[in-house]
Amino acid sequence: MPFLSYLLARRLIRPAPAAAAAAAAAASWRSFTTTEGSRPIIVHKRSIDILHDPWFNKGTAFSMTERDRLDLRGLLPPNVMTPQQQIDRFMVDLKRFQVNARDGPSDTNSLAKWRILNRLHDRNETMYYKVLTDHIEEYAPIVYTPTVGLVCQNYSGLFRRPRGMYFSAADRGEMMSMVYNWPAEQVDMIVVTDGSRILGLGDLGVQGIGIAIGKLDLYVAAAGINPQRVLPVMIDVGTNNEKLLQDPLYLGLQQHRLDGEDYLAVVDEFMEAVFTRWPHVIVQFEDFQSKWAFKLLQRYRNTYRMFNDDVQGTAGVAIAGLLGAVRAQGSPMTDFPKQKIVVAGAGSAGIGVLNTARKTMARMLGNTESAFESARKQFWLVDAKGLITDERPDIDPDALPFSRKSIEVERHGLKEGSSLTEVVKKVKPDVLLGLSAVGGLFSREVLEALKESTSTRPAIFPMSNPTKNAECTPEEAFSILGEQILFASGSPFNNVQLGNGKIGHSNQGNNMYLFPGIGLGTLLSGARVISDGMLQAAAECLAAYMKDEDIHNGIIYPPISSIRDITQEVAAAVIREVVAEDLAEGHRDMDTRELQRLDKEETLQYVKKSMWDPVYPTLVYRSEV
Ligand SMILES: NC(=O)C1=CN([C@@H]2O[C@H](COP(=O)(O)OP(=O)(O)OC[C@H]3O[C@@H](n4cnc5c(N)ncnc54)[C@H](O)[C@@H]3O)[C@@H](O)[C@H]2O)C=CC1
Ligand SMILES: CC(=O)C(=O)O
Ligand SMILES: [Mg+2]
Repeated sequence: MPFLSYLLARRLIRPAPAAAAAAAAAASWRSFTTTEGSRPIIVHKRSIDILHDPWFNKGTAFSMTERDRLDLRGLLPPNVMTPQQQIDRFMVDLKRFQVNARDGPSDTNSLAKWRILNRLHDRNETMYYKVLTDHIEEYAPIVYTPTVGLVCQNYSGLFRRPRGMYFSAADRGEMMSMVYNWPAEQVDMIVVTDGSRILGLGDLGVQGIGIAIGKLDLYVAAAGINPQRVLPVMIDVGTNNEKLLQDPLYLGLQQHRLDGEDYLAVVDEFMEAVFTRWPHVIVQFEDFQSKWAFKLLQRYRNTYRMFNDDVQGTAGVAIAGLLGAVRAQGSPMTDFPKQKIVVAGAGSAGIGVLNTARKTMARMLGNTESAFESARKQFWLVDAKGLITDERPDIDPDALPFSRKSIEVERHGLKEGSSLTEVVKKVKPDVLLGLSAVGGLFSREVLEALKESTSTRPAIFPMSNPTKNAECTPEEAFSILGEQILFASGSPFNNVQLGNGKIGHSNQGNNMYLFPGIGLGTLLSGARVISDGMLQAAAECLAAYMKDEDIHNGIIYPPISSIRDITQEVAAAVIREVVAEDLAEGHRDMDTRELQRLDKEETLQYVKKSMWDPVYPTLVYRSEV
């Protein structure tokens, strides 16, 4: 049986479509038509209730027959619009703010665009995701970094309709029943934060829910997760942000953060509640302060289907970029263990990258204990107090493996606490990576010092978010270091015109390239847990995605416009790893044995056909029995 028919027969593609209708729906991806003629969706509401339900609302695109069927006649303007006309009308409104909009907090336009998109999200999810998916490069910076940071900072003022769930310290003992207040019977993907470290903006308390919403927008747009099955969650254990504690308009618990066992008890209860109601859900931990990020990951990763995006997703994206940098030097990827890497920032992201980079090097060197030890010597870790060595009192246990021995650093003319500039001057690194959340940290002095790099193509990755926290801009990097460098920032920047028609490429090195595929691959394979091997497969897939020609031109990550395609590839790579590691429990009708039978191409087709498309379904009313 051809694979498509096989999937259709097993209802793996969409709610029980006829084959012809499914094919039509697939073809309509670009044109945003309705799926009239395909198997309808049964709804238990009608009239004004349908118009107020963003999951089913089509607004002016309800056909006359549907208006009759759902008691909508007279409740909408009489002119029936095509879905495309709807989008055209919406885009006129959105584009009013197009005039030279710049990212970042000084850009009032980005917030205005977010408001317009958010209002659409609230009234018509299908259309919202159609707009987002078709214009992802343009609007990812609005629903995600950098604008989402501004949104979180101003959340109390922007809050209109609630989205997602809030589990607070005041809900202890109630979560197991509260979780049933969520209207969806099925939830595939949860992104949860406790708001303690939102991007590089610090503790934003309950307002951090904006980041969970933004990440899930990318799950829908990039990974095709059904928006009815995503759930943003805020665990509100208080905030240590004094400004918010004093703010009478603050929406969260006005108390200091719980800590220690009290904190853990809240997060444990939340995990138990969501996995009880939805045993197959995947939980992505997002923007937890480093202090808890590692502990929670270790606590849950062998029991629940969860991962920490900042620790694990970021690491994979950074490794893919670093392997690209090696290729750009004209060397094989196996030369990665020769790279000297200076990392500024010893938090969840910096340490996450270092752990993965070290393991990757060790694997390339034969995966022995001595390979692991020798890989350690390639890294130099600098935090707010300078270079980290074994002389540091009260060293953070997560940073400990990367502290340099004093005897080693003395040989380089360095010492405990040496400044970033001194470290760069003496080490002459191939790579300078910033995960410090300190805007401008890669000052002129630091960049001048990097001129001594022993690499033919030094890599500069100011990965901190949002834009104002980037350690340097591409203009600064290219103007000081010249056209040969490789540049990747966490938030998007424009390319730089270098003169003579040459372009300095600004890559966006952001975990958005990986987390949607990691989540989708985990979902479609029904992996029991999320293993290191799955994360590695995802990173290798991203690294291999780039062609030599692009890499040589300084393009080390794909354009955001192809994120849906990359996500499919990453998800397929993850599924194959899940099967190889015997972690698969299957997904719906695709059981473990069938997953094992799929070859590479069939796995990719399975992923593609399982993704949700923003297309209006036909709605039919039935009263609830
Ligand atoms: N591009 C991406 O995909 C990602 C970017 N990030 C960004 O990374 C940044 C850090 O995140 P976390 O590690 O979770 O934060 P964190 O707050 O746990 O860690 C920040 C680290 O930077 C260090 N630091 C502060 N001032 C410094 C200075 N002057 N010089 C050197 N180091 C300094 C601190 O000592 C700390 O070790 C944030 O801005 C976040 O947005 C995080 C995850 C993914
Ligand atoms: C991108 C991301 O996850 C962060 O900046 O925290
Ligand atoms: Mg994050």
